[in-house]
Amino acid sequence: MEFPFDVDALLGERVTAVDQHLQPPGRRGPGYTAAHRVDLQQQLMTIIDEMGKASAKAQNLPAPITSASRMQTNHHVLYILKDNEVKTAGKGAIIGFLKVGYKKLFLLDRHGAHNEVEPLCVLDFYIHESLQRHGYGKELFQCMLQRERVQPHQLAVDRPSEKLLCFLHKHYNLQGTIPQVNNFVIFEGFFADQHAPVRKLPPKRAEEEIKPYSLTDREFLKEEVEPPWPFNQSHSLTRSSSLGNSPVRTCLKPFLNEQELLRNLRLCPPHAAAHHLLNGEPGGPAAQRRRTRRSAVGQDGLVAQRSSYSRYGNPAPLPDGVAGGAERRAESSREPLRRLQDSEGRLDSTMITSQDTSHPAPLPQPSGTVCYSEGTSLPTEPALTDRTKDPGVRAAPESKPSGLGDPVDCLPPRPSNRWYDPAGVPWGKQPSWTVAGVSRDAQWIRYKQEYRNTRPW
Ligand SMILES: CC(=O)SCCNC(=O)CCNC(=O)[C@H](O)C(C)(C)COP(=O)(O)OP(=O)(O)OC[C@H]1O[C@@H](n2cnc3c(N)ncnc32)[C@H](O)[C@@H]1OP(=O)(O)O
Repeated sequence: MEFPFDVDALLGERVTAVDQHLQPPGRRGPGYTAAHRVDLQQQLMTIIDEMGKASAKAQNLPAPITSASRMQTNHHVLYILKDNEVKTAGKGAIIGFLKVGYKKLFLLDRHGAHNEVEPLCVLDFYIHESLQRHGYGKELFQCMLQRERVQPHQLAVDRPSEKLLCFLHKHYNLQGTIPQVNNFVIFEGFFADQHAPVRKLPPKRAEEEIKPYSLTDREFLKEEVEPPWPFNQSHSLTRSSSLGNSPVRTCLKPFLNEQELLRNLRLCPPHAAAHHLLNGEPGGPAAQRRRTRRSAVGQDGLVAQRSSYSRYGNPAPLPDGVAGGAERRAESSREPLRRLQDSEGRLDSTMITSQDTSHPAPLPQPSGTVCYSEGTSLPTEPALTDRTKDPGVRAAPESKPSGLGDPVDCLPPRPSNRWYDPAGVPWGKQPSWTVAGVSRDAQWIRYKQEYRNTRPW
């Protein structure tokens, strides 16, 4: 692997060991200044980053597990093998690298006993594709063993590739592995000769699950399971990935604060079930029950407020920035009321029943929805406009959007033979509703509408 700077001068020795300080050990002339040192360190970081990427690519990893920044934050040692024989335009080249580091692990011995150990681990190993199977891997590995003063069977290997297993078998006769429940592989003889003190824990019970704290460098690469809504709205959450594996090594960002969660709630798209309502599609009884129940617990809260319970069926327009805002505005202006009804004209509402005597009694439906008695016609857009022509009725602004939490949104439908003021209140009457057997006024409904769906916990 070649670089636009003098790798040969930068690294000095054939095999260079680099730790978290990222100090290049290369030649330093008489005029060596702090600026030079920064330049050289930058070059070393470039080498580490590029090699890390190449290694990840060779192992089909989604992201590099070796980088300059990861080196700086871990007590690992990187052995870099350079090619100082074939000089590319006098600058040298990098052949490969081997990264090792001590890690505290719980490992099982042959008898199934837990052992708390801190062995040297092989974490990442890469030889450039064009130079593999030329003995460079062996040269580098051998150098590491000498400098670290360890025997091959004392090592733990972090998720070895097939190539590495073949390599270890061929050169060091490492074959018989001791099965582990984490991602590290150890070989026969590992427990026979340990430098680090081995602390034995009682053997595990058969039914007990083992949760070792084996900090593998590769844990952070695991795919994460999508969390349930609304926690999937933030990318700042990271979790430990799977049972039986070690904790995630990446830093855990703080949990969503309330403000952030509320913001996400407001911006989140409606649940798929709400599209039935938005599109006026018919749904079976089960689907309707699901819809209404979800609305009640708040999952589709915003949509429910905008559509299912809107008397005018004219939801507040969403801002353009909000996904689907423009489309939903267009749709809502075309069919403002269909979203209240299924194909048979039934209302999709189990939340609120009217006590206002002017409202017809709802007919119980097997589906759990509420059906209003025959003759009750849902107001249509022209009808609303006609009402405003009555001199006794104050004119309602036609395009007035019913805002979120507006009590008008949750009023039941009105019979067409009554006139209402723009707020939807019959003249001279203060409506009330029975919710869960208790009589509630518009103020209470408004409060509930405003606060119910934004706090799902
Ligand atoms: C913890 C970890 O780092 S796991 C990731 C290990 N890294 C990789 O898999 C990246 C891709 N592979 C490589 O970079 C290299 O092949 C290494 C580092 C595994 C070995 O380096 P090399 O320079 O090829 O090793 P070296 O030449 O000294 O030894 C060759 C032996 O390695 C093994 N080996 C190397 N390449 C392969 C391969 N493509 N398929 C199977 N075995 C291979 C064989 O045992 C081979 O002996 P052989 O040629 O007689 O079959």
